[in-house]
Amino acid sequence: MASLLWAGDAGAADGERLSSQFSNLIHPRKNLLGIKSTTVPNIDDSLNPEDDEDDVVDLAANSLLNKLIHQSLVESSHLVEVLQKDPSSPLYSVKTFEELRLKEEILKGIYAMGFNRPSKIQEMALPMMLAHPPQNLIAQSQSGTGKTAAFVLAMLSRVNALDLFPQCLCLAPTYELALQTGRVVEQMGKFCMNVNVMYAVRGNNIPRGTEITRQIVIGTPGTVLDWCFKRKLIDLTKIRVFVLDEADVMMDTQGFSDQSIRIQRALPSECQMLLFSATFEDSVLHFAERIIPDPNVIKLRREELTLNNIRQYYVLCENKIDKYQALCNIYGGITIGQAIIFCQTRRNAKWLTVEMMQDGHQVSLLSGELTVEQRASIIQRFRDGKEKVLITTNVCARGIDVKQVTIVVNFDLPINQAQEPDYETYLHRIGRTGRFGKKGLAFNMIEVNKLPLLMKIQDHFNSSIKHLDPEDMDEIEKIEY
Ligand SMILES: Nc1ncnc2c1ncn2[C@@H]1O[C@H](COP(=O)(O)OP(=O)(O)OP(=O)(O)O)[C@@H](O)[C@H]1O
Repeated sequence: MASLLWAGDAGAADGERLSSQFSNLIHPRKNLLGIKSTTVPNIDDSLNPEDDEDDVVDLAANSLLNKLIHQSLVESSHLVEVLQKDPSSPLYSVKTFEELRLKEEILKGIYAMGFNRPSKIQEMALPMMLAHPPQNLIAQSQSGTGKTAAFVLAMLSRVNALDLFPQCLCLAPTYELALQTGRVVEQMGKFCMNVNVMYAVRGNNIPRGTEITRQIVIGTPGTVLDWCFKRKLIDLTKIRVFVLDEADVMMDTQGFSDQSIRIQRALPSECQMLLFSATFEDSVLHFAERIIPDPNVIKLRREELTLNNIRQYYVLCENKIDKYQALCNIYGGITIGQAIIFCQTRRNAKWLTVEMMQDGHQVSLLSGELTVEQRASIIQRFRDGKEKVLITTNVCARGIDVKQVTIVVNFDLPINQAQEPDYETYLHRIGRTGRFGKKGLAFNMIEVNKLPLLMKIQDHFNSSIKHLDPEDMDEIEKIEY
């Protein structure tokens, strides 16, 4: 595999959305934590104006974070659901990569990556993706289940290394996500001689009239559109495989759906079209069906979050100092494996981190001002058990699995803009502890005036949240998990 072509200065990016984390990479903001070196990190506890605001969840950043932290497959116990465009045609699934009759060099690449057998979604998706004649596919499964590996395999299988023009086109929502996919092409295509990748992203200023000889182009919709129609760098009529990755994130970005549709319309009818998404709300499905003609549809349900295995408690407190004291008592009373503590604002998260560190706890702080790479590094350290406590805001509430967490603390209740309970966030915060049949514990630190909100949460989920007296050490010690 030859080198990747990257001619531009990403820092010169304008207009098109680069995720905020990428801009952080170019103009690094203050690094809150000395991530690499630290057991007791340096917290900059000076306050920024945004510290009192809720951390905003950025879908593209979360997708990237998921990619960075998923170094192995996320297993699922659910069955794959398949909806065939032609229900009478036989449905193939494979249990080994050999059954797919791949080119030798691709098989070598797969094994060099340490893959022994196809993942659950790959078992069904790969035979469809590699079929002759090519079939179109819409596939949805959560992050980490093997979608990227599957479509990279399809692209590599369909590329002709001797044809020196773009043959596979993959759209991604941001430069960083494009780069992650490019890395998989590079790894899996390690033994594919003379197959190369090119990035169509803002800042990669290829002069008009340049002949692109690389076979796989990965890019963001705006730049790809520009390269195809204005600069005439890519001839869409020669594309054999079109991949639209992260469709849910794409839809979240202004203009990307329309741009993607414009590109898709110019593709030849025999071009294979593949669309992937981690989530499948109705809007995503409608978009997918608009853009992918005659598709097969494959879905792998995600593991459902439940509060059934989780014992929930609440502690009534006057203020945050009181909450902290209660937390210390709980900490002193029960053996805590690993805990995640959620705060509503960065200000509270920072304050709590400093307090706990001063009391000698091994704590790390994950909040919105960190770059995605920094977040990934903190999550990895936490997973490795280097810190026992992770203090975070809502940036970490969705999607990110840390399996060994047994305790979740809501230092602040999740509340929405209307000052009502945010039920979904509550479920996502707490539901992570009781997964895979494990038991979990959740503590809610509640100011007296927030008690009605907690009661609403209890009613909403029809599950009991017990009162706990933080001074009653006997009672605390009885809590086992
Ligand atoms: N068949 C396989 N066997 C073992 N590991 C695999 C297999 N397929 C993929 N992986 C690995 O599992 C992880 C997740 O795979 P992949 O990135 O393809 O998932 P994804 O569904 O595309 O996730 P995301 O939506 O976050 O990109 C990666 O580290 C990848 O190398």
